[in-house]
Amino acid sequence: MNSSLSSSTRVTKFLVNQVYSKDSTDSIPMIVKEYKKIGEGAFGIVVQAKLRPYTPSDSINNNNNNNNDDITSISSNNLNNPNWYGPFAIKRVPAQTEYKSRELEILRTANHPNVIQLKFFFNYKAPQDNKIYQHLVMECLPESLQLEIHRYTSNRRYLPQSHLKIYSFQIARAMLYLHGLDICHRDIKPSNILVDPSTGILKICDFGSSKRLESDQPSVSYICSRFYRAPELIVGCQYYSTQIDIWGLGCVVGEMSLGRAVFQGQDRHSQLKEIAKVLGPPDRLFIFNSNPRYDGPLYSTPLFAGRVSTRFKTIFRNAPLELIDLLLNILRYHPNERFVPVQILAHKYFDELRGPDFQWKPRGSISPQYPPDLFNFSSFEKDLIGEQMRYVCPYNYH
Ligand SMILES: Nc1ncnc2c1ncn2[C@@H]1O[C@H](COP(=O)(O)OP(=O)(O)OP(=O)(O)O)[C@@H](O)[C@H]1O
Repeated sequence: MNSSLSSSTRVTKFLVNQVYSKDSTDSIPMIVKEYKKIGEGAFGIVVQAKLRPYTPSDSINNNNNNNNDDITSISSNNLNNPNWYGPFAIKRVPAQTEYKSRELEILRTANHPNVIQLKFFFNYKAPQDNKIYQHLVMECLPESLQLEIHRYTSNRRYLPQSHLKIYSFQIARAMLYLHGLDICHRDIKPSNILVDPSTGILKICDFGSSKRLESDQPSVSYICSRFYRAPELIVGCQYYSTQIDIWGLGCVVGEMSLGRAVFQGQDRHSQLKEIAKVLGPPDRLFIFNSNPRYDGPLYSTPLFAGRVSTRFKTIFRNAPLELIDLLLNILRYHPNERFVPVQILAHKYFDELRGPDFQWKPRGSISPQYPPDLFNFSSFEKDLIGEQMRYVCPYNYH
């Protein structure tokens, strides 16, 4: 396998003897054809690829790079079909020898329209360094939300409210589902949210930091990317809840409105200061509940005059009042005061989505179209939503 694949470089094709599909314990041999690098993270790379079952007529050299290979775009669920499946995104990370991969375990469990879907997985020894890499073969989306926000800001524009609503609703829906399973993503940020700007579909990816949280069990506080870290993590809380993801969600929604990250601290402590510039000083009970041993700066002197709601209106100057209200209920120091996913979904900011015949215009399109189905809740989600269903769903869904 070639680790230096880049957007325009060669196709790499190799045989993997044991490829597992998401739900199966049986494996089959498959040929993997990687042809474009689409992402890179701290631990590995993500490449676009196609797969097909190995057939006895195949003769393949494991290191065979074939530039002129004709890739047919066939998507099929039939594993006996000798045509290519895909395109997929394959995330390649060094295989964990001492622990089970949490990312794999969580991706195998998850099944939700707003969570990236795992299709196959396998381990493979890279010929160039003889190390074993875990490969997670996932559905592929065209863009990250980070890039989508950048496309607007680089043209001195802001994401239209209809886009913000469609995307924010789907993030909250993913949170409802994951938190319902006690899965905390722990790295919510725009580059870990994938979108298809032509359909409005959004999916959360990168479960490399995720964990199923158990109450009474400590977890490390040094997770989550700085701009999106909940205040309790900044002060060193180890008994946090899935509400740290809700802080991240608030930061992402705020960033879609603002066109840049809301809290841009240069280091851990200045991150708390940036938050205090918007929310006011953190109160002592919050610090004590989060980490009684915290001995860093408290920023107890107000850094602005006036009410927090006025401050939000000044900062999020493009936001309608309903969005300001939603952000005021999400970006709160105390995790228990932050809205939970069902409250976000039921908020009046999303009423337009529930209206009859709501349509939006994707970027670059002149004709309005319907958004993806936002309300096709599973029975698991319906149970989680409970009584709030009448606020979350449009009339005709009852
Ligand atoms: N299924 C996918 N479809 C399309 N692009 C993807 C997919 N999965 C990941 N990517 C792209 O690859 C990038 C890196 O993926 P991912 O975040 O999972 O890797 P990572 O090594 O955990 O990264 P990080 O160090 O930033 O957390 C993403 O930001 C995204 O742009």
